Amino acid sequence: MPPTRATTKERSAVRTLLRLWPYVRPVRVRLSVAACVAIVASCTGLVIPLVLKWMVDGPVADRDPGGVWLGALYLLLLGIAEALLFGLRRWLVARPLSRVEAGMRADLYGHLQRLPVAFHDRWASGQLLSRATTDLMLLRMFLAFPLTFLLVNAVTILVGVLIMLAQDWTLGLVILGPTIPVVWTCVIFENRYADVARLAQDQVGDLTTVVEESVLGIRIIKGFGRHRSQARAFRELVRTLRGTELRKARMLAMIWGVIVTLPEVAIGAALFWGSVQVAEGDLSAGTLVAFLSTALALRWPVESIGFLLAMSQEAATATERYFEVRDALEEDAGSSSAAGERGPSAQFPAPLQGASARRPARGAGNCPTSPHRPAAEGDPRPHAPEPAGIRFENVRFRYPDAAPDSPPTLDDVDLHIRSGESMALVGATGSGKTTLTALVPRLHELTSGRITLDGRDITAMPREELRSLVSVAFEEPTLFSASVGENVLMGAEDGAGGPDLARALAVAQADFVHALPQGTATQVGEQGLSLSGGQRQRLALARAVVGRPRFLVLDDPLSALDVHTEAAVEAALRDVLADTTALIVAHRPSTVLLADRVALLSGGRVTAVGTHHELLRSNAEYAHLMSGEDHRR
Ligand SMILES: Nc1ncnc2c1ncn2[C@@H]1O[C@H](COP(=O)(O)OP(=O)(O)OP(=O)(O)O)[C@@H](O)[C@H]1O
Repeated sequence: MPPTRATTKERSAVRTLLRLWPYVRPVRVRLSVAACVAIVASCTGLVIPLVLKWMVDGPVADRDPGGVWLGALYLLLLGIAEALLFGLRRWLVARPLSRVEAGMRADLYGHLQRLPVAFHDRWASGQLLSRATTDLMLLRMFLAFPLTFLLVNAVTILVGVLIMLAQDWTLGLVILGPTIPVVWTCVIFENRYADVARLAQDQVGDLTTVVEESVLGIRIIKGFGRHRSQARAFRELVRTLRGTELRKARMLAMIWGVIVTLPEVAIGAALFWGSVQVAEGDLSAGTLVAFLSTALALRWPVESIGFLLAMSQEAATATERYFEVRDALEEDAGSSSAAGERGPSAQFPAPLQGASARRPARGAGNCPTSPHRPAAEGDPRPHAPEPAGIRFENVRFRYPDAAPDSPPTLDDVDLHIRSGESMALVGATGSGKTTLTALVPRLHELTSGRITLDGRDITAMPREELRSLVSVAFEEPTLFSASVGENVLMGAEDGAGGPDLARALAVAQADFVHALPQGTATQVGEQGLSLSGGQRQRLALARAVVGRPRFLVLDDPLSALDVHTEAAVEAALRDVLADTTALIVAHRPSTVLLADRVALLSGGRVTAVGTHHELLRSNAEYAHLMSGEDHRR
């Protein structure tokens, strides 16, 4: 869910829509030309009543058939010109506007990739999906129609009114009578419609989330026979959305009623008054025909204002929703000073800001023991060299959306994994193991403390470099709609090929790949759901090791394997672990035995470090956990 449902009360639709300017700027010339073409086309339509006046007062009154045919030809040519000009306008805007939409969509996607994990933890995927699809479509439609036609219609109405006043100013004043109530209705409508439009678009986002969750969780829904209750919940959301859409329709009907009825009444009054004048000989029949034809030609420009305003409001809401995501701050590319200024907590509204908001900027320059900082002149203290390997120093972490008074998930964690060493991380469920591993590749930002890799503070490294040094495999393996080979090679530098893939698959004991219909070229389907849990886990492990990472972080990577496969993977993994520094979350003694030492995480702190056998002997909690019994504090 988005952090808050923005109220549209105070926002100005125009100011919001102006944010589209950077995207519209490159196509402004085409849009302007298209608008000019539409104005000419629309005004061409207003010439038709003048030709009618000429025909009625001239050839028709004089009973001149040649003149009538000539008038008809003029009318035909004007009609064709109007149609061709409107066609030209469509042609002019179609291509550039689809480019604007595609550009905005690509920028949104790129931005989503760069936003921190904390952002994605907080936002429902359906809300993001609806912004990338429905909202952008609304924006393209706004740029194609309301943006141009509000201008075109305004010019057409102005020119038409001037023509009518020139024909007969008293009749013109009769037609202008409803202007004030119509404008007043439009202003009221604008304000009310904005709120309902926002509500409807947010509800579409909620609906998208439910559909997405139901599709992804279809096995659970079926397995637990929950399809009826899911369908009921979905119907409820659909009913709510339908209610909101009906409110929109009622508002549109109201404004449409006012905008159509009042001008029609005015035209009727003008017809009556004009007929009286013609009967009394004060007005020519041709002038009355021209006047009424002009008034009728203005019906569409006036009537369409209602839905053009509605579309503009929806576009303003879509722009607001689009920029809510675009305004969320991205992960900084590297240095900690930037992290200090733009830490993830800064992007969320106040209730979400935790201790990280107060975290001072850290970095190589701020770190007293950093090897990258030359010793201050005159500082007599010798600087101890930073230890190699992975080092956690006074690490404290609280999730940005955790209650402010809740204890931090990790507190005062001090741990050193020596270079080339493998450290198993053991702890009860919920003790913070996954959280600790996610801090190494900076999927979350520390609240305080620091982590160094071979002596370098991770916040001082460019993220790209950090993530090329650290490979991760999570307990819940995620695969993408791509081939097996592409999924695995995602973990390697560009240019890695067949031999790397074969080696990684061998380490992960993923021989099953060769039995797939197209071997490593087999598409794994959405989320890899066509594979078993253990198969997916092995591919995720292969992806983690394929790039021969300097640091390896594995979150219980063998949990879904049978004992024989697990033993085979462990045997192959030992060779990989010999060349890397690894942190491995483990629940079972067999996985723990892969590691040189074990750290016990308890209540968010590292409470013991030693070999498996040492801890078994000396630490009751560890012995408890390894005995297979659930340890509860
Ligand atoms: N995104 C999040 N926002 C807020 N709290 C979270 C988030 N993710 C995890 N937590 C909380 O942090 C604590 C530690 O979770 P974590 O997943 O690190 O535990 P774990 O030791 O890996 O557990 P397990 O062994 O079950 O995988 C839990 O209390 C959990 O509820």
